[in-house]
Amino acid sequence: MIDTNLPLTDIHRHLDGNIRAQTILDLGREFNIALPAQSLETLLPHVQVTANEPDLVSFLAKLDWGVKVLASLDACRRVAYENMEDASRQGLHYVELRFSPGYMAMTHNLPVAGVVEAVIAGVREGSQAFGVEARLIGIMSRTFGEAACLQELEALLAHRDSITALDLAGDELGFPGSLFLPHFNRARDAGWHITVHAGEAAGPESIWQAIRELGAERIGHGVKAVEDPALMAFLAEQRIGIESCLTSNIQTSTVPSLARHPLKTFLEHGVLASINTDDPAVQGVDIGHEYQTAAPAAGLSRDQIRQAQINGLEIAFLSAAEKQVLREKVLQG
Ligand SMILES: O=c1[nH]cnc2c1ncn2[C@@H]1O[C@H](CO)[C@@H](O)[C@H]1O
Ligand SMILES: [Zn+2]
Repeated sequence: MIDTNLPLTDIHRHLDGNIRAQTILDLGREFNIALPAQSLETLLPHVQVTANEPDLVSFLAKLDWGVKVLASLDACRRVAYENMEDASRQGLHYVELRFSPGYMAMTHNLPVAGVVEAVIAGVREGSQAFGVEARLIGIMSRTFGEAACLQELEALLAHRDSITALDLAGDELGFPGSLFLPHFNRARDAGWHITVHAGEAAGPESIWQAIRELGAERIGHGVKAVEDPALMAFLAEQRIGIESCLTSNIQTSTVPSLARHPLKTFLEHGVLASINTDDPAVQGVDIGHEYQTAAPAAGLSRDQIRQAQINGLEIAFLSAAEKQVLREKVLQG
């Protein structure tokens, strides 16, 4: 179902939601951190979703062990590098990796700007080593409030030229986008692109808010847009991209089953929706699974899956010339 003549992209992929279980074990041993289990097999249920979680916040707790073992900046560099190796192994040509430097820094009080620098270095090295193109999206973790998000923003701004966009993730219901207007004003002043997790736990009004007040050009998940016909039309007309993450939406109980996922409806309405993973290691999926298993189960036809693949590059935070280089590179094998 993947068209091998087209670039394969993943533009919604949390670097800190994709820390290998083996690396959690390694780093736990290196830094003498007490883990809930000592073998890969027994650790997996603590760091991977085994059954669907009742809601988004319960799902997000599964990411915590991954960042609890980040006891040094070199550990952050390592997981960033391994993310690029994983992307290459999964056949991706282009990734936009997003990360929350404050969340990564939190457990061991690492310097937040130091985390940003370490992630940039790891992704750059990995991109060169594995030949996968990458851009970085800075996340503010809304779950920790406005002040913590300001700290993340400043750390990201200290490396603004290596960051492509700003995002807001975490507890959407507890921390609405309206709390973060000043943050996004500064991000736009920095010339960054904007994408926002919206319409995942909250309703269509959260998507409207992200677009109108935060300046979102793309929306992470956006599943609740189907409840609002005017919003569906607006997304299509304004070419606001939707970053769909099929398996993630089932595991967070955002959508009851793949058969009822709105991605097919988005595509039928001409919305530029794409297929992405979200937190691959935590979910136990890769991009191939999303295209080959999840997308057909969500009722997408071959043509719709291909359209979603085209959309992924179309809405990527790249210039037209950069997109063309990627297309040609893939065609030339
Ligand atoms: O599916 C998701 N929805 C909302 N927030 C998420 C999701 N996956 C991860 N994070 C959040 O992103 C940051 C780490 O990159 C953390 O704040 C984590 O909770
Ligand atoms: Zn996400």
